[in-house]
Amino acid sequence: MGHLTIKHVRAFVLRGGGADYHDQADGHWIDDHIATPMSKYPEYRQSRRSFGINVLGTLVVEIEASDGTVGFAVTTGGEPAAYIVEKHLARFLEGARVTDIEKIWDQMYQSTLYYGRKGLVINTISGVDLALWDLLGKIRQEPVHQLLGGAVRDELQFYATGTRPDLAQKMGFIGGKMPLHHGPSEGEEGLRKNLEELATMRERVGPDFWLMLDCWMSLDLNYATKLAIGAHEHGLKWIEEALSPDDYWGYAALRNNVPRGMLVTTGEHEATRWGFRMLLEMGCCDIIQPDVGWCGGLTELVKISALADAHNAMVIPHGSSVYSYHFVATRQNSPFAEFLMMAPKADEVVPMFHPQLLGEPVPVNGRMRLSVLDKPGFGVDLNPDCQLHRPYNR
Ligand SMILES: C[C@H](O)[C@H](O)CC(=O)C(=O)O
Ligand SMILES: [Mg+2]
Repeated sequence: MGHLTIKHVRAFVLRGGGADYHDQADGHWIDDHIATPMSKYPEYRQSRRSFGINVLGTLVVEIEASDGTVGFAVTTGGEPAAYIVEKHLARFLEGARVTDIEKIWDQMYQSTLYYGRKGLVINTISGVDLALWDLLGKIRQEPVHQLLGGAVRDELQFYATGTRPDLAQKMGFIGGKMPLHHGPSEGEEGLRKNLEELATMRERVGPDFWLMLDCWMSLDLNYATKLAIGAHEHGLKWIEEALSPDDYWGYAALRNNVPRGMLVTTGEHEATRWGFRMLLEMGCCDIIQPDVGWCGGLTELVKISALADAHNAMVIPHGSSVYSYHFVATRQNSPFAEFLMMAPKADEVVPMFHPQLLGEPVPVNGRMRLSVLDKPGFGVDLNPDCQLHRPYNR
């Protein structure tokens, strides 16, 4: 196996949900007046698609080994990411050994430093890295969680993200995270509506069910502090991504300001061990939420997680379906996972990356047995019904 090399790397683009989960049709809860950094512009307040949240689409990376085995992964990044894979990164893979994951990561990261470091380029590197892990698992006929050192639990537990924590509770999830609907530009009235929504949900779910608010980078420190203080009486467990991901100082201040017992979480738009080092060393949050498809891939997430462990911080990855399930199963400091409710009304469980993957497992009663992950690689296939487009066929 050590002699197997990488023969071909191919990058495709896909539209319509899946890894680019904001790319949904009209009427979906995920695009219904959610507070964002763009909410200060009234014309971009109602819909995130109006300001282009879904312009990129999904990137599919396929890596073929010299024995014909194919590993693949999906993430966001679409056509510009496909360009980076085909025109820049492929050179570090083709001809390399399939086991050269660490070296390939370093070459991808160092060679793109002058235009990369975060965002799209790291999404792209993450997609390639995940495809490499999938390939290795398929060649060795082992699930990725075993390649990572083995699972530390037999079952994963999930909280659900969506507008209906009350339904998520009935479906067996351990908590519900709601999107914040009104940002600072909607003033005191918006703040009151945010708190009323939380209060209504608290009444529906009773005192013990976890409720969280996802603020998607939309607030300033003062508003976030007022929201946290007002939400405390409704038992808010955590306030998520309240500020810009660049505002490490603001997060450190917010963590001081929130009522005792309330957690501050962030990190889904942070990348690499260096970005997370800032969050951890500056005391920005209690839980970090890297997205394995965006933070640098699995190779990087392992490092980020070790760093978090040494800072007594939990790692609860953002979304990312099977790519995070295999990881969460292997870490003591990842005691539960997120499940994004992708049904338009958040009223039923559908696979997070639907319709792009075949065999994508979902939680049942808010839980997932490890045995459903016991398939080679990440255990999923590309859905042949999805129309792949290869814009930069070399
Ligand atoms: C609901 C949030 O606005 C976003 O779409 C997803 C997210 O940030 C999360 O799952 O966390
Ligand atoms: Mg979030």
